Amino acid sequence: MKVIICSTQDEASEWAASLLMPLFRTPKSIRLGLATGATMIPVYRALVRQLGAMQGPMIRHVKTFNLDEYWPIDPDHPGSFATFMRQHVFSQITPYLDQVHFLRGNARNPDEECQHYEALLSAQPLDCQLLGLGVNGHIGFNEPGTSFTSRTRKVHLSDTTIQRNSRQFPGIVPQEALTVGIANIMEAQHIILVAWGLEKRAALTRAVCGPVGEDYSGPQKLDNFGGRQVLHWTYDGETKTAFCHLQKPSGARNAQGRKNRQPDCRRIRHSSQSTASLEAPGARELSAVIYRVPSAPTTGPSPPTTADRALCGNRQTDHTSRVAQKKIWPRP
Ligand SMILES: N[C@@H]1[C@@H](O)[C@H](O)[C@@H](COP(=O)(O)O)O[C@@H]1O
Repeated sequence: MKVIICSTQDEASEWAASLLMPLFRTPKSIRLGLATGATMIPVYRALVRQLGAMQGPMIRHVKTFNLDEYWPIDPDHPGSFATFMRQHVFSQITPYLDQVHFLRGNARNPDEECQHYEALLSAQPLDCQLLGLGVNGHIGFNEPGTSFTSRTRKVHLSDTTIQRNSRQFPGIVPQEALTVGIANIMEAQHIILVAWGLEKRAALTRAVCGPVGEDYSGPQKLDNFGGRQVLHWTYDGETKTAFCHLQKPSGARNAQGRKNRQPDCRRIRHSSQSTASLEAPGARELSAVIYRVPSAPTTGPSPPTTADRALCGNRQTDHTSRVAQKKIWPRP
């Protein structure tokens, strides 16, 4: 994993968008997983801006697959993720996209809808999955307690998620949703996670420092599949900004046994950044390049690497105590 820090949400959004751009530049057909949530608004704004005048020719080969949707909900409901995507992305680029796929929140038979979506996803792995992060560490709508092997299905939302998402939802938040599973997410060749805000600090810290476990559906699970991965991470304690990018190693094999391609992402400049603790209230930058070698799937936490220790302190203990004894690195 690699960890990078940005000073502002806008900067993090520009990074996320710039990491997606190589996918748009490749001539071959691309399958892109998309996310929703307030975090994604500036990311999509940056993406549309970076695509700019070139967007027509550049995105004609891109198929998109959204992660999740409330259920039941009409796609035209102002709180639906379908509406979110239309407002923030598709109204500006859809005419050029190859195909747009959603889990339909108004499906009469949610199980059939999930099977249908699963078949679409299973046909070929996603080239990239864009992810936000729930305050309780959820990705997609995979709440804490979700199995690592979970696939597309209907789920009950946790009280935390319902309460948090009610801020952006006009009316009463549905208590159920359709979501792709952790296993679907992990089959993507590249994963880009974007998160910020003090309320997500614990989830972010655990994502980097572990431990791995199904009690927490956050992105630390991403270490648990497909071999070594790379994470670019950003966090800023003052502006409450964080951002990370994961990609599978070029040698890893995907669920279909095919070898992953050489990662094709922009290199991040590490040397210009100082190292700081995720938990440091005044931390401005975090530049530790974190490479984590995963333990076997669904087993306990992987042993800390040197970079983990730099980030999380020296003792390998449980999450709480590791967070409690964070070190703070002053800026140079
Ligand atoms: N299902 C989505 C998640 O995919 C998203 O990551 C999360 C974060 O939302 P926000 O960016 O608003 O914090 O919101 C919802 O719960």
